[in-house]
Amino acid sequence: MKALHFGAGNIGRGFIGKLLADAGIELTFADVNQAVLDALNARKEYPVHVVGEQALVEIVKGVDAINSTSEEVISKIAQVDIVTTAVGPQILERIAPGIAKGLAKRSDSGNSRPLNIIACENMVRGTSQLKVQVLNALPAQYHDWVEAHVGFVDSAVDRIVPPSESASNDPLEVTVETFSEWIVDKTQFKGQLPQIPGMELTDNLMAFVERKLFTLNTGHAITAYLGQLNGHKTIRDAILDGKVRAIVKGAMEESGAVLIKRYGFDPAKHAAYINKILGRFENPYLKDDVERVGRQPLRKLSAGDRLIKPTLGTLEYHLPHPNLVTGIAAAMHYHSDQDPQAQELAALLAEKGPQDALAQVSGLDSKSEVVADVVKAYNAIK
Ligand SMILES: NC(=O)c1ccc[n+]([C@@H]2O[C@H](COP(=O)([O-])OP(=O)(O)OC[C@H]3O[C@@H](n4cnc5c(N)ncnc54)[C@H](O)[C@@H]3O)[C@@H](O)[C@H]2O)c1
Ligand SMILES: O=P(O)(O)OC[C@@H](O)[C@@H](O)[C@H](O)[C@H](O)CO
Repeated sequence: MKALHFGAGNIGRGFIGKLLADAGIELTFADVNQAVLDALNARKEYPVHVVGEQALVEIVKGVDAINSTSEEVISKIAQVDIVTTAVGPQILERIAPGIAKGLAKRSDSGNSRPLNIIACENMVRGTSQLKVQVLNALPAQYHDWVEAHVGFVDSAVDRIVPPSESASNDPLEVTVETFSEWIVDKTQFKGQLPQIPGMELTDNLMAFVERKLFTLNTGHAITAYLGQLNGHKTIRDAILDGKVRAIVKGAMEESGAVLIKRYGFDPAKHAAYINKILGRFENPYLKDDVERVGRQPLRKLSAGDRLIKPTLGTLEYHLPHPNLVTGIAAAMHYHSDQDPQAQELAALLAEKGPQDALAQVSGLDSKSEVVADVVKAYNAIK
């Protein structure tokens, strides 16, 4: 079996690529970072530091790499059995045209073996969104063939992988937590279901996607935003601050109440899930900066993402949301010199004020009570 994985970054090398290679799949990474591409091709292997009570180094072997913008991507897609991505939600539309060309070549060359494509991004049904972008870039004459031969499989992916603090400046070294979870929608595969240790199959993906994104990522983002406001540099320092922790936990519980109503989760098990996540944020073996976790605040404040979607759920079920409101207000204060979205958000707030800026970014009604509550919290933080 052969695989092409877009994005040899933290989660690409530290989780998805590792699982594929460990399963004996012939793996090629596609990326745009020349230093990483050169190192992968020179060494064909890289170290993964799994940190926890007992640290260990696992070597991922037998991999190579190609430039994601090269013609080689097209030939690879014509041949491989599985394509995965971990590039970031905003990059999917950039790789879609290359995938479309590869599918056309695959069809033209008569390769009718099933191909499955799995986006492993922090998005609700990211692969389905990629499918729309691929079909938009693909001439209509290929669409029926794609429907018959290509599975677009949605997934939920969970492992905290900050940039490595390599003492050796190794561009390939990656440091990961012990925990990992990759859940895929088994109803969307074409051909036989692949057996990849560490990849779990479900026919109830939405519950798992929302549980992960609207618990871990909701809490993580609020930890980052409140952490920065309280002068903390890392997620661990932020979550060990009692004031921050109480709001983060409260927000995860508010979001959890929505998930329990929507998916019928067991409340005691969900409370344990939240506590386990708080423990993961505290991990003393990882150095995860609030700037990584808070990155791209416009994406995180958008309608379907980790702050607004759970809040909309509380409105739907008439549930309380004061901690989510504080978290949204904290996100609006996020600043970073390195992050274009943070600059854009600051400029929008300066131009329009918090009420209209929030409405524009989140899709919430500018006259709604929840927007008024967030503006009040935003001004109080000021
Ligand atoms: N790091 C985590 O803890 C974690 C956990 C779960 C999910 N995710 C998700 O995984 C995705 C990637 O996150 P990450 O933390 O690994 O980011 P990252 O920045 O470490 O990795 C992204 C990689 O994509 C590459 N890239 C950029 N443009 C590309 C292109 N056009 N073609 C191919 N590669 C390209 C970058 O060079 C980089 O190597 C995001 O959607 C993120 O939400 C991350
Ligand atoms: O990758 P983002 O920017 O969507 O979110 C930042 C972190 O919350 C995220 O990368 C987590 O570390 C990850 O989702 C853990 O599974």
